[in-house]
Amino acid sequence: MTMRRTSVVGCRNAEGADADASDAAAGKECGEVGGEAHLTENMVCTLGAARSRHRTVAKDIPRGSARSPGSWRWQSGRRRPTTRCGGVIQAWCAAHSFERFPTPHPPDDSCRVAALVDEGTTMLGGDGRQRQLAALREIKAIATESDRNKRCVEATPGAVKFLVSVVVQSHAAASTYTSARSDDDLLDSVINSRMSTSSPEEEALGVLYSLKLSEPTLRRILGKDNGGFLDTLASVLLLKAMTSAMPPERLGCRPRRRSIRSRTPLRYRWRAFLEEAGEPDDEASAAAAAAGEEQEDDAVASISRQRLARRSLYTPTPAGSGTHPYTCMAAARVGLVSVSVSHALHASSSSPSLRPPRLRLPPYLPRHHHHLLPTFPPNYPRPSSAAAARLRASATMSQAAGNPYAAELAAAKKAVTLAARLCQAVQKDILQSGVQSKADQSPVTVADYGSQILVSLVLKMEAPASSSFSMVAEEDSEELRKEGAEEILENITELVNETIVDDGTYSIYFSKEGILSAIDDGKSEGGPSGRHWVLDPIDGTKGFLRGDQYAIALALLDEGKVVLGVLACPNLSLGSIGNLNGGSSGDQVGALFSATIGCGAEVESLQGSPAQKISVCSIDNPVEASFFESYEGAHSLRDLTGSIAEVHESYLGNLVFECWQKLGVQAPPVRIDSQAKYGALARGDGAIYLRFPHKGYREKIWDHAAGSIVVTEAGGLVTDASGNDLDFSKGRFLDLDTGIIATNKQLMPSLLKAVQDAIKEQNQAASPL
Ligand SMILES: Nc1ncnc2c1ncn2[C@@H]1O[C@H](COP(=O)(O)O)[C@@H](O)[C@H]1OP(=O)(O)O
Ligand SMILES: [Mg+2]
Repeated sequence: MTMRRTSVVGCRNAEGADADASDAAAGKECGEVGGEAHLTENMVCTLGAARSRHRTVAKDIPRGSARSPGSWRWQSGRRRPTTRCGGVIQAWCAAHSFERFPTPHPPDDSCRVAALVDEGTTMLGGDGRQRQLAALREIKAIATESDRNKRCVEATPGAVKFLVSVVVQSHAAASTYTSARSDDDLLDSVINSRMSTSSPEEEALGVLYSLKLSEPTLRRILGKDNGGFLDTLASVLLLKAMTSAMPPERLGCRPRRRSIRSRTPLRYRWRAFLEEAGEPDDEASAAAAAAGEEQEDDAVASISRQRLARRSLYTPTPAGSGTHPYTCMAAARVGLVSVSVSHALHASSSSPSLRPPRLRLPPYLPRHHHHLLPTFPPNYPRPSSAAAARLRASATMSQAAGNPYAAELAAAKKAVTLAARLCQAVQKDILQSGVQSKADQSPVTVADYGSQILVSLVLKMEAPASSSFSMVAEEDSEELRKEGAEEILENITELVNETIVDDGTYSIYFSKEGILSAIDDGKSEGGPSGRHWVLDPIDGTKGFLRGDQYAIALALLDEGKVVLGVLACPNLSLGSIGNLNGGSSGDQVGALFSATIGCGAEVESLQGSPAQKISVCSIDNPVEASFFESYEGAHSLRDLTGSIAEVHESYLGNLVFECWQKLGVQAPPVRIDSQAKYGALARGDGAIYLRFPHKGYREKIWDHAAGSIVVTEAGGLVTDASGNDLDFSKGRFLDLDTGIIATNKQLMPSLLKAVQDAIKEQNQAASPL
């Protein structure tokens, strides 16, 4: 049954004829006759029936639009008579002592909005706050019902001004409030203000946002910038701009956040809050560091208090000088953090002299900032997830198998796996954006630093702290601390935090300072005593840029000896690459090699398949052997490697004029980037690795530590060109002036001889006599 038929049943006109109950007819009838509530007797009789029927009838109205066809419509989840027809009915009901239909206040009634504005304006403080909140909510409900209602609210005298004033007054109230509260209460109130269901200022902002204010109104508010209007407007505009940039499903819902209140100490919550506001609390961090562990909370609390007093988080900040609290609220709500009032103001200004709007959306869309948790360092919380449990289980298994470095091995695997995830994401971006063809290598830099930070984080979290943490790594923070590196630092911070959140093992949020200090964890010089981690965060950056092979290479030195090594090779096939020049054979890619001294070497997939023991090939005839070398010609002397490996023949006509054989390798060299070569050699994909850098190049320990132990534990040998073991105890560099060779035990004697012969010949050819 349709609404039209209901009206036919329920309403008869004065002449007793069926009224046309179509929208127009119903309106006409009510307008002409019922406007004054003069209803005929027929109508009186039928209205009672109509009233008792309206519930049954209404359920047939299709849901969807606010105004359904006919003289009924949807409102607040119920079907109601339209205003005109409903007004007639209600008037009649009132005149004849019938119970009125349950209709709400007409939403588009400007008088009602004005009344609510009046009510809200007079209600301030104490119980009044609740009533103001109720008034604001009602205005919001009215405004959100239709565009017409929005215009009606905007047009109601004093309504926009009232909404803005709620926000502005809350600033002033909060300033007084901050000076009267204890630090802990204060922080709780600041932090939780965004987590509570709502506050008048939030409701007011919500209404202002939903109104989609017209330009004249916006200009009016901008023109009256006396004590916070401008900032308020900036926030609203920002919110609008941000919401328009966000997918619809993210709008209107609060970000899911873990409660940081109960579990984390004051200093963490404070820092996390400031981090979200884009204001790293360096001052508090420095004070905390100086105060030592016990007094850290007190030191931070006192600095926090000073900051609050000096420049309250609730006091509007001058344009461009910082982040407005409502900006933070808005940003937190829609999922962004790094936006400032100045940008919003520029966005709101039509003056050509001002900078153009710059609403910066991070390249790696952040999800991390919902987790306002302790910054790094200190005192890392222990992982609690399933991933951590797996890590412990793997460490326990290795320990049971007699591996004295089981815990370190498990930590190292986890570290390079996480770093590999970050690198893979960046490499994908690089390849998609085509950045590898440009001189700008900043994406590689982001991945390099990011990888190093994640490795250092995981090692500090997971590896047993026998003594102080020491890491010899390729990167330090010097470049990032220079002017002009802000953007790259920001990208690194976002990328690292995002990777941590995606992984889910750690509840840690890195500040920019935390990022810099984590990078500097790798500044150790290594040496012959103690334990040192040795890391190349991306080995083979050229391959990484090309989309080819690269590795995250991590080793542990104990008293100058490599005792453990892991190599994550995200692009290396899990099958053999023997004759494929490093290309994938179509198998799954992503190999994780690992080795601990005395325990052999293993390979597993980076996705986490069970590890399998590996061993170098058992070829003892060089003719059957193949050899690996650098993909990059500049990294190794190809004429030398060629002369070591090959049969050399010269012809005079059909006669062999000259013939000598060093190794007699027949297969062409397999050229791939990075320490993936060591991994491939260790699992028997090839028999020999030759590396002869140009004169003057100094090999670094992180380029060989992990790879060499993987090969030696797989039964191979790695030496310099004279047959000496590599010495990793001399600091950051390997003390070598010739090349590095690696092969199995059977081939090593003939390889060494071939190498020495080739070098001798080369030297003879180079000498003038
Ligand atoms: N001129 C060079 N000669 C030898 N090795 C180099 C040279 N320049 C950089 N490397 C390093 O050699 C390694 C890559 O070796 P391969 O040629 O076997 O792929 C990398 O560690 C790379 O540094 P980086 O790690 O910064 O890429
Ligand atoms: Mg390297």
